[in-house]
Amino acid sequence: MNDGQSGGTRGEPAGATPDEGCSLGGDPFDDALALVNGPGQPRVRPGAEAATVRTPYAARGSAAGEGGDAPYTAGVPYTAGDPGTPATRPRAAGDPYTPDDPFAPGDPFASDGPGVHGNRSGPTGPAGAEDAPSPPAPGPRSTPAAVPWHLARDIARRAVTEPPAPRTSALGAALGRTLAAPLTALTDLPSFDTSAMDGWAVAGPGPWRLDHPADTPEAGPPPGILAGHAATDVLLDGHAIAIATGARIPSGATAVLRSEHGEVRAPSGGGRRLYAPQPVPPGQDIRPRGQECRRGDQLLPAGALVTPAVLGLAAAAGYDELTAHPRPRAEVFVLGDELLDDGLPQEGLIRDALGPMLAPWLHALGVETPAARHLADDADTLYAALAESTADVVITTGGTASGPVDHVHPTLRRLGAEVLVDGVAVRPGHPMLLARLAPGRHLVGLPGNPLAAVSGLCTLAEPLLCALAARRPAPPYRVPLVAPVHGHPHDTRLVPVAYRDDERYGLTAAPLHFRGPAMLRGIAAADALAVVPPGGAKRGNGVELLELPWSAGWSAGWAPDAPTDWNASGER
Ligand SMILES: Nc1nc2c(c(=O)[nH]1)N[C@H]1C(S)=C(S)[C@@H](COP(=O)(O)OP(=O)(O)OC[C@H]3O[C@@H](n4cnc5c(N)ncnc54)[C@H](O)[C@@H]3O)O[C@H]1N2
Ligand code: MOO
Repeated sequence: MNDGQSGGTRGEPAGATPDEGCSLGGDPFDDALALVNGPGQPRVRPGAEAATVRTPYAARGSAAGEGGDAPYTAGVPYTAGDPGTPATRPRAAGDPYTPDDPFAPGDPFASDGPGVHGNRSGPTGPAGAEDAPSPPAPGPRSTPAAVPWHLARDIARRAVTEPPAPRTSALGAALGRTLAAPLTALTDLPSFDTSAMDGWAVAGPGPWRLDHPADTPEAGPPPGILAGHAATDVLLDGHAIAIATGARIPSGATAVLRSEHGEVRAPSGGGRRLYAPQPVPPGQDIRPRGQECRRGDQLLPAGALVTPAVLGLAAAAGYDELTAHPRPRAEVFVLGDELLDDGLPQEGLIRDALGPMLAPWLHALGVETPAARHLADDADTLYAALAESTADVVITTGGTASGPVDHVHPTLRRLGAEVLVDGVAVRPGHPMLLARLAPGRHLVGLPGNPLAAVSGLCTLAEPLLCALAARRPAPPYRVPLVAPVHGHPHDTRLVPVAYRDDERYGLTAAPLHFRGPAMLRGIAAADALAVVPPGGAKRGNGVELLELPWSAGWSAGWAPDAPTDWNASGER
């Protein structure tokens, strides 16, 4: 593997590589932002005065710029017009591709032959492990043209021509999957006229003579009609009967009078009478049968994500099972002999940050995956692992560059894989790649630098897995930045941001520090990744956001070994 010391800033002009995160000139954001970014330890650049480390806003100027992006000056409004930037895809300046045009030049899925980034002439499946060709040597190779970021996502999404066939499962097992057919009501909802309140079902105008349900004793407080009870006798005009919320309305009833609005009196002539302070309009507090839906109505279209609310609706509408697309199955291979699974980094060895991160990240995306496997930096080991895997998607980390032990490209050639994306015009993460190992089986190669790996996960793996799950892509949305972000001259930049609720501007995104390719500190505090177009974004510009799968509190709901009995787990 390469030594990774450079932090992936090759090819950027001086002064445009600010994102290693340690802003030496002072915190460029306000105090709220400092909270999400962490106060940190005052850092002193060699030769700098300690007193210059934290610069008050008023005194900030070029000092903060040393850390990279221009400072956010508290109290200075940004252009309120910019946040309204229409929610359209930003296009790279000079981007020759129209992502929506399936026959755009360079599109590896175009019908008229190989695209500039693809290799359609190669065989489509891996050779068997037995007749494995010998490993080509890793090392420097010619650099292919990087695919524009939005096009790379489109290619990944469209690499899946058909999601795996749907399966029928018990309701709960469908959580996080995608409906394969519309959810159609199996019953009217409600399926009978229902009382919306505790009180009395009344027939006609009051006052009313109070009845007892046929099956209750005369003595004691009348329980009335309870939820779940069978139909009772017809309620005659001028009569009322106690009723509970959710109980079936007796035929003849015209309304429900809430318990707090009625008064029961026992006149001397015997019996009990119910009085209302004002007239009760017909239909009051009755939920009529079919109010929400009629049997056969479409409640949700095919392709809807099965959320907890969908499970509830399906159960209410009479379903015991759902037919949904299976969760994609992924396998993660972490490459690198320098990686430790535990303990402190030592003697040039570092902790594996990607194994612990990727499996739960994939779970949050609704993907089934076992714990990541750490493979030695050895071409044959990688070849065997890829040839034997049956996962829909194999994700490798590291080994994408052209260092002496970067085996991913040579192994893909040896497997006869079809490379669909070989490098993306995005920072960090530009050496990421996507290949088709066999029909319906893909490989996403994530670069080894940890934030570059996150970038590859969000750029290539997420759209691919989303398409495999037959899930519709989330519509892009934009939020204004509270501070400017330098752009790369040609490439898109993905920048960790935290949401802020700005009193004046509503929801805004605050760029976080510590966003260098080898750093996870920024993304660990982030709600989303901002998609900063080539050339950068100014304060107040609306930028497209890629939300992290847990930032809305939603995880697609699959976790291996989740304890089902908390008492037994001994952790509570
Ligand atoms: N000559 C060139 N060298 C490099 C280029 C380039 O364009 N030309 N690009 C750089 C960029 S950008 C990146 S990103 C990396 C990608 O390299 P690899 O995918 O081959 O990854 P490695 O060399 O294996 O590792 C890079 C770096 O990341 C550390 N690493 C790897 N795996 C993990 C892990 N699981 N947990 C924590 N850290 C990990 C590794 O130790 C290295 O420091 O290539 C550049 N080089
Ligand atoms: O910077 Mo590399 O971008 O770490 O892909």
